[in-house]
Amino acid sequence: MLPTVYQGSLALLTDLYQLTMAYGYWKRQRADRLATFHLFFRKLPFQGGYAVAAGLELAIDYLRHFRFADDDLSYLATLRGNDGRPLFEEEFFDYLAQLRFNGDLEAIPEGTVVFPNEPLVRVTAPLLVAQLLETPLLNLINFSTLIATKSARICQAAQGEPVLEFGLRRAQGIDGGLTSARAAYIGGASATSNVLAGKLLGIPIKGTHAHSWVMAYGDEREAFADYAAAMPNNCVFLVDTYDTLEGVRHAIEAGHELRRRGHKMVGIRLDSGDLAYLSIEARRLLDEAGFPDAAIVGSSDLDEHVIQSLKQQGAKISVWGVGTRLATAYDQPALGGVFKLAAIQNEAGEWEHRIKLSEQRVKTTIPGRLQVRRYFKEGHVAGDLMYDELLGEPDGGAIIDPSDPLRRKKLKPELESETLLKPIFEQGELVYQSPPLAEMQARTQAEIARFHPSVRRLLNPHGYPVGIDQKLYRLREEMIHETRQMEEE
Ligand SMILES: Nc1ncnc2c1ncn2[C@@H]1O[C@H](COP(=O)(O)OP(=O)(O)OP(=O)(O)O)[C@@H](O)[C@H]1O
Ligand SMILES: O=P(O)(O)OC[C@H]1O[C@H](OP(=O)(O)OP(=O)(O)O)[C@H](O)[C@@H]1O
Ligand SMILES: O=C(O)c1cccnc1
Repeated sequence: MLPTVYQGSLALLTDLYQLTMAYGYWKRQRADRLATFHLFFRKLPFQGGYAVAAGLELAIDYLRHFRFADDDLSYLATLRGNDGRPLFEEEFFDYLAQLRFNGDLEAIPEGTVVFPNEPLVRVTAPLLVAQLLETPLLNLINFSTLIATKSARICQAAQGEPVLEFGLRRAQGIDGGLTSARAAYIGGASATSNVLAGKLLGIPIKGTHAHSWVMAYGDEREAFADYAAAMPNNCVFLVDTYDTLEGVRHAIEAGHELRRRGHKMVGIRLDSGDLAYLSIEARRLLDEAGFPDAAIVGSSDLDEHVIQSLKQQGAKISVWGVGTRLATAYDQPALGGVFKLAAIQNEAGEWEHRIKLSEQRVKTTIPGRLQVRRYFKEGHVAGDLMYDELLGEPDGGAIIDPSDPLRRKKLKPELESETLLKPIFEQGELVYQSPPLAEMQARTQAEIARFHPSVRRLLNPHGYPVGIDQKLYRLREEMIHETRQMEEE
C-alpha cells in the first residue's frame, strides 16, 4: 500500500514493555496460549456524535510484513538489564526470528461509523504475538480514525462542497502528513495538496499558488498575467496579498486574457480577512464580469465550526482549503484508543473471560470475544448490539449501555442487521481485500447519511444507542463482583 514507507518489517515499532512481557510469556511457557484482545476507544473525539473507522489497510500492511529481521535481533541483543547482563537470552531470538502473524483478526472496515467501546479490531492469536501488536495497532488505527472523523465533520459542515486538505506543512512529520492525507480522503476530502500522497496512494491532488508568487513580482496584475501565461490550465489566483477586492479585479482581467487565448480561469482564493463579506463581494464582481463558474476557494485556519459559521453568514465560498486543523486534529490531537485482553485459553485449552476493573465505570472493560451487530429500521440505523461469541448468539433482550446500565433499548431481533467485524486474517492468512480509497470515501458518506441528524450534528449531538446484551451484562456484573470479593479477601 505504502511501498516506500512500510518497506520491510517494523516489528520494533513497539514499546519495550511489549517485548519484556513477550520474553516473560516465552520463559514461563505462556507464549502460545491463545488470547483475544479488542482495540476500542472510550470517548468520541471533538465532542462529536460519531467516529469514522480508518487505518485498517495500514494495519494489514504492517501484519503482512511482521517479522524480526536479523538486524532487529542484533539490536535487541545489545540491550542490558540493571545488572549489566543481556536483557534477553539468545534462544529467545531464535523464537522471535521465526515469528509471523499467525492469528485471526477481525475488523470494522474503513469508512464505517463507529462508537465508544466497539471493537474496531479484534485479535485472537498466541498471547505473545497478540501482545506485541498492541502498540503498532493502536498507532495505526488511532491516528487514522481521528483524522477521518475530523475530515468527515469538516466535510459535513461544507455540505457537499469540495474540501481540499492543505495540511502537510503543519502535519506531525512525514508519516503524519501522508497518513492524514489518506485519512482525510477517507473522511470525505476531495483532494490533497500533498504530491507524495498522490503518487503513493492515488489520492487526487490540487493546488493554487502562494502569496510569494505575487510578492516576487510586486505588481499583482503582472503576477497574475505571468501565472496565466505559464499555467493557463490551472489558474486559481490568490487575491488577498495587498487589497483583496482589488485582487479580484486583477484576477478578472487575467481571466479575460485567459478566455481570449481559449482557456478558462478556474477561480480565485481568499486567505484572510472577513471571508463571508469578501466572498460575497468577490462573487458579485466575478458574476458581473461574466465569470459565474469561477470557484471561490476559501482558506485560513478553517475547521468545521468556522465553515459552519461562514455558511450561516451566507459566504459564497465554493471550495474549502483546510490545513492545520484537519491534518493535526488541532482541537483534539489524539484518539484514546486502547487494546485490552478480554479472553484467554487456560492450560486445558478452555476459554476464560478476563476483565480489567477501574474506579471509573467507563474504564471497566467488557470481557469475551465481542462482535457488533448494527440494527436498521426503515433504512435508518436503530442501535448497535455488542455480544460475546464465546457465550453464543445474543439473547434478544434489550441492549444495555455498559457505562450506564440505566440506559437500555429494545432492538427487535427481526430487524434488518449487519455484523460489523469482518474476517481479515484467518490463522495468519489474509482473507480480505481492502477496497480502493475512493470506495472507502463513498462508504463514509453513505454510512453517515444513515444516522439521524441529531447524532450527526456538530454541537451537543444526541447519544446513539450502543449496548451489550443481557447475557453479557450479567456475566460482566458477576465478574466485577467476584473480582472485587477476591481483592477484599
Ligand atoms: N466571517 C467570518 N466569520 C467567522 N470566522 C471568520 C470569518 N472570516 C474569517 N474567519 C476566520 O477567522 C480567523 C481570522 O484570523 P486572523 O484575523 O488571525 O487572520 P486573517 O484575517 O486570516 O489574516 P492573516 O492571515 O493575514 O493573519 C480565521 O480562522 C478565519 O478562518
Ligand atoms: O490555514 P490552514 O488551514 O493551515 O491552511 C493552509 C494555509 O497554508 C498557507 O498559508 P501559510 O503557510 O502561508 O500560512 P498563513 O496563511 O498562516 O500565513 C495557506 O495560504 C493557508 O492559509
Ligand atoms: O494549493 C494551495 O492553495 C495550498 C497548498 C498548501 C497550503 N496552502 C495552500
